[in-house]
Amino acid sequence: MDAIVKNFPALSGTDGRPSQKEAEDAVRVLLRWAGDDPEREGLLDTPARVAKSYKELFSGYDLAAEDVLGRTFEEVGGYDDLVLVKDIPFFSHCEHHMVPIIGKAHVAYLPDGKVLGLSKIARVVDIYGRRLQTQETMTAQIAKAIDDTLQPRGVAVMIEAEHMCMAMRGVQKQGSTTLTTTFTGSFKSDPAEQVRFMTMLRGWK
Ligand SMILES: Nc1nc2c(ncn2[C@@H]2O[C@H](COP(=O)(O)OP(=O)(O)OP(=O)(O)O)[C@@H](O)[C@H]2O)c(=O)[nH]1
Ligand SMILES: [Zn+2]
Repeated sequence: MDAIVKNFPALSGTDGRPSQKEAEDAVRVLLRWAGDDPEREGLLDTPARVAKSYKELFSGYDLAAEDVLGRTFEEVGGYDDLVLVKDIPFFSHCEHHMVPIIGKAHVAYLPDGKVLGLSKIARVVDIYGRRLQTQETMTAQIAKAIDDTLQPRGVAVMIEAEHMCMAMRGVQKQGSTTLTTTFTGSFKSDPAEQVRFMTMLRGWK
């Protein structure tokens, strides 16, 4: 760590992050890069606000999915069939352009003696969403975290999202949706389980 701080003086925070002042200075540079004047009245507090909002938008870096998923329940009356939490809304930011990805995650698993608190699944989506992401990485990370900690018979994750980097800039295609899936265990090996996941997801609205 010391070596990193020495080689990269901007990384002067105790955990290797820049200080608040360095973050605010960086925002002032970007404001000038955008063509505005960081010293005009309306922008004076903006660097502090942006630094603060980054703490919230990227709070996933300070959280571990394993901590959230640690609490499981075994008394579920012998229930061992598919559990699906669908339409979990999330906001993320693409790692290429740092602009929003807006979407919904659908997460299912086949329990093997243990179930998760339902809110924990949504919390895991937020932990990975509140980082710089590609949609593929985020999909795989959610599936892996649940697979590793709960060790269920299988996990299925589908994410559908709109990428603002494709809508607001570049190719400028508003309204297109990207779908990604990750399947593990029985969902991966048994096409019938994938069909059941899709049917539960799309079958009843
Ligand atoms: N696979 C994948 N690509 C993404 C994701 N988010 C953004 N991208 C793409 O990342 C690519 C970056 O392409 P580059 O050619 O390096 O960058 P660029 O010149 O800004 O590309 P354009 O967006 O086409 O203007 C673009 O095609 C984006 O659409 C994602 O979650 N997954
Ligand atoms: Zn992008």
